[in-house]
Amino acid sequence: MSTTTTGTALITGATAGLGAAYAEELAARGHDIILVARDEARLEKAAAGLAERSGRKVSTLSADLATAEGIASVEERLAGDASIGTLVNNAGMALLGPLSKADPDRLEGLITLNLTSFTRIAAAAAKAFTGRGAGTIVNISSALALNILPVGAAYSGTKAYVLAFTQGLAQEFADSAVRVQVVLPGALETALWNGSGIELDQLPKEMVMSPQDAARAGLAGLEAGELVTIPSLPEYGQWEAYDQARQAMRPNLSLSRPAARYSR
Ligand SMILES: NC(=O)C1=CN([C@@H]2O[C@H](COP(=O)(O)OP(=O)(O)OC[C@H]3O[C@@H](n4cnc5c(N)ncnc54)[C@H](OP(=O)(O)O)[C@@H]3O)[C@@H](O)[C@H]2O)C=CC1
Ligand SMILES: N[C@@H](C=O)C(=O)O
Repeated sequence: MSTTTTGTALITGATAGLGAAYAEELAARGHDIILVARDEARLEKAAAGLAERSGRKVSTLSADLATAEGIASVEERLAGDASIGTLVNNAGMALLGPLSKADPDRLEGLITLNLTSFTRIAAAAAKAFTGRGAGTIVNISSALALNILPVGAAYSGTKAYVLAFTQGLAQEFADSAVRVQVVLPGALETALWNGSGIELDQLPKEMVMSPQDAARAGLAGLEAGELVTIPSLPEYGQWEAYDQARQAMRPNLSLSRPAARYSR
């Protein structure tokens, strides 16, 4: 059974790290590929190599997703290219360290790429796939959406947004042929850590997964029908218990009277 709908897969942040691993895996599964990143030379080199290895049609879209123009170019491609049936909404950055010491402009850049760009591209895919009657949206969150650290408040916030956003999107598309998935990788061996505030070599090697393994796990979770895929988590029941506890609170999260503990 195909892991995703047939057609072309558009992957953001696709010339290195997790995005490049997804491109390799999806091409190997028979998808044509659109690689999105900023550096045109690296895009062309990545596309030529992937096309050679996979025999698939691989095209490129140079776009800085931290800019309105870059985001718009991906929105337009999703709207205009009916061959696109899969989006891997992957591009993101990390900024780790105390908020009190954070550079406000870098914080804004984190929000723009991890939230604004992510959301607009997901919305463009949602609209396009609804119009086409099918599609698959894979949103990349992080284990740090759940593992909240004192040095990752803003980053974890952006990734917790991606998790909740996708859980909401799944409800919107519950009775449709548009499938959504959110993937929460743990630490990956990629360049994202460079200048993030924590260097990769500060982490125990047993904590760090290859982006290739993470992409393969993500697609296996998609094929298994998981809405939430956590590549490292040995027992999926732990996630299920956590989310069931979350859902058990729902009837009592909005009542006309404050809880007794808050009433004088
Ligand atoms: N690395 C990790 O430990 C983990 C990462 N994640 C998440 O996985 C996703 C991918 O991370 P990872 O692979 O590590 O990241 P990388 O930094 O390794 O990804 C780099 C890729 O993204 C592209 N890119 C970077 N900035 C932009 C931009 N502004 N516009 C367009 N493309 C851009 C780069 O190309 P170019 O420079 O040419 O633009 C390149 O293709 C992110 O959302 C991240 O939060 C989740 C958990 C763990
Ligand atoms: N991107 C990594 C940390 O910065 C992660 O999500 O674990």
